[in-house]
Amino acid sequence: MAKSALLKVILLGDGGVGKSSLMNRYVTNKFDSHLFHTIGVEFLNKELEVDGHLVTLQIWDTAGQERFRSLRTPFYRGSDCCLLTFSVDDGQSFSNLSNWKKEFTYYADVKDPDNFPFVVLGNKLDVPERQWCRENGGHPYFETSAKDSTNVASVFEEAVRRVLAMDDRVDPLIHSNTVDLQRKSPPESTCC
Ligand SMILES: Nc1nc2c(ncn2[C@@H]2O[C@H](COP(=O)(O)OP(=O)(O)OP(=O)(O)O)[C@@H](O)[C@H]2O)c(=O)[nH]1
Ligand SMILES: [Mg+2]
Repeated sequence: MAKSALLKVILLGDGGVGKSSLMNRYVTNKFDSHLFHTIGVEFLNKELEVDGHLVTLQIWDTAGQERFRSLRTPFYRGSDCCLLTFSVDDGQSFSNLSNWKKEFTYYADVKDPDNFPFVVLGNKLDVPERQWCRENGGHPYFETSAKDSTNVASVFEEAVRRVLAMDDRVDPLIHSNTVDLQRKSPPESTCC
């Protein structure tokens, strides 16, 4: 069998987005729900075959916390691919991706960032309610696509359901300015 190529892949992203968990899941198929923050860098190897190519993947897991910046950046050089990681329940971790890309490009000395193989990874897809919704009154949450119509009707139906639920709780007289969903004729136009 042909000798497998060694590819260095590096995981970058904010502290806590799940870089170590992703590496551990992929290499050892284990998950720890109380993992400690990484200090510096660690790596694990995994052999795999992709489209007939035998590859030894050397996965480098880095510390995402800002205070460990000087410990991780010396290891960027020589990476063949960079996995920019965020967590879907943490909007800031997504906003920070451009900083991570900049940091990597600088310290890995990437000459042509537009043609470097970056892969973006949104982790914690299992989290049922996204953090902001949870912290701001438990609002229902939908992911939509206006282009392919995914969940679009569901959102508007849920909006109506929420209004109806309010009307059930509150005296209807207080709501004299709201639209009556039962009314047959449209409200009179007040346009000039
Ligand atoms: N629900 C859920 N929790 C996750 C997932 N991935 C990681 N976690 C949890 O999130 C926490 C942080 O995960 P880590 O893998 O340590 O995050 P990290 O990116 O390596 O963080 P640093 O080492 O500080 O850079 C841990 O308690 C994990 O158990 C996931 O996909 N879903
Ligand atoms: Mg880690």
